[in-house]
Amino acid sequence: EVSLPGGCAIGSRPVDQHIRGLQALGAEISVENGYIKARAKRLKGTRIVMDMVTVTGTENIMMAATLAEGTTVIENAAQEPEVVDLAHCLMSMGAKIEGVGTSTLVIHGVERLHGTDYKVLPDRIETGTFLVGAAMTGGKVRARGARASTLDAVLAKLEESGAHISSGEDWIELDMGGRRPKAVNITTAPYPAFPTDMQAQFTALNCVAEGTGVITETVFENRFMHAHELQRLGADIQLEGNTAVIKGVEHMSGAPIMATDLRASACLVLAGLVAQGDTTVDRVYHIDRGYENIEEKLGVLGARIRRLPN
Ligand SMILES: CC(=O)N[C@H]1[C@@H](OP(=O)(O)OP(=O)(O)OC[C@H]2O[C@@H](n3ccc(=O)[nH]c3=O)[C@H](O)[C@@H]2O)O[C@H](CO)[C@@H](O)[C@@H]1O
Ligand SMILES: C=C(OP(=O)(O)O)C(=O)O
Repeated sequence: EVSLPGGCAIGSRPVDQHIRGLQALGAEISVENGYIKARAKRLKGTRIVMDMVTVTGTENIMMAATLAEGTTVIENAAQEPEVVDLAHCLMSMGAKIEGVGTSTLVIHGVERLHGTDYKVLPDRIETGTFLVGAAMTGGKVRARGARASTLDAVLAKLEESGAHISSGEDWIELDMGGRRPKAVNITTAPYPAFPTDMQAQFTALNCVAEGTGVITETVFENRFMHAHELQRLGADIQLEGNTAVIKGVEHMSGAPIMATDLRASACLVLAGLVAQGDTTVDRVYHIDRGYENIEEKLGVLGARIRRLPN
């Protein structure tokens, strides 16, 4: 029995695909009083075609299938680096998975898994957030413990905005050379396309960029709450449904603003770095779900930032 999920308020967060997949594997599932109740003997492998690309949906079904009897095929599986990493972790525990990193996963069930020692992949969204911060402030930053191959779409957009990017096996460096970024157009979509979790940060970048940038969010239906707060700082943003048209302004000016979710918080903090005067971001606790000591890390880079006690 687990509760229905929470997560960031960025649109509805349905789990129908998770439930449908587990049912196809033979689980009995009901939803009662906000809880999902599941009951099963040993699950049985089957072929599951996902209606849409879902990250944790793919992860849940893949995990369940590792111990099912027989073979499970997941079609239209998510290809996000986190799904790949989880597959590698499960394989190091004895799971048999083929097609890792493609849209068709084939999982041959095993009797049991064993313990493992596994290092999880670097957080590509945290890395990307710091790189955008450097791009917005005309700076230079080297992210260590980063994996460039998971950030192709993001790095391409940073280069388009005028940044010079170099990378090695476990680091990425962005050098903006003191230039103002150029506006970029972005459409979010499942991996390897541009990640929705970087959309808010690039919205902030476009606010102070040269030119006009159009950002279209296709993954979550209500993920532009940061736009209204950026407007308080003087940003020129027109919202039309799931599209934001952002005309870069030379300067934004500090104001009290409110964070509504995790990436919105990050984008408002980045905007605060370039806004003239003081910016106070309220409800910034959202940020701690995705960043460890962000104020310290930005402080080390020269930002004047501090966390006020509640
Ligand atoms: C903890 C975690 O890893 N969170 C990430 C994960 O969220 P999460 O796994 O919740 O996101 P999904 O990939 O499942 O959602 C993608 C889309 O599918 C829809 N959908 C999803 C499941 C389902 O059963 N039915 C359904 O309709 C969602 O409403 C959304 O429009 O992937 C998102 C998309 O890359 C990221 O923004 C989140 O940061
Ligand atoms: C939406 C996010 O996380 P969650 O799925 O945990 O809400 C996010 O990481 O931006």
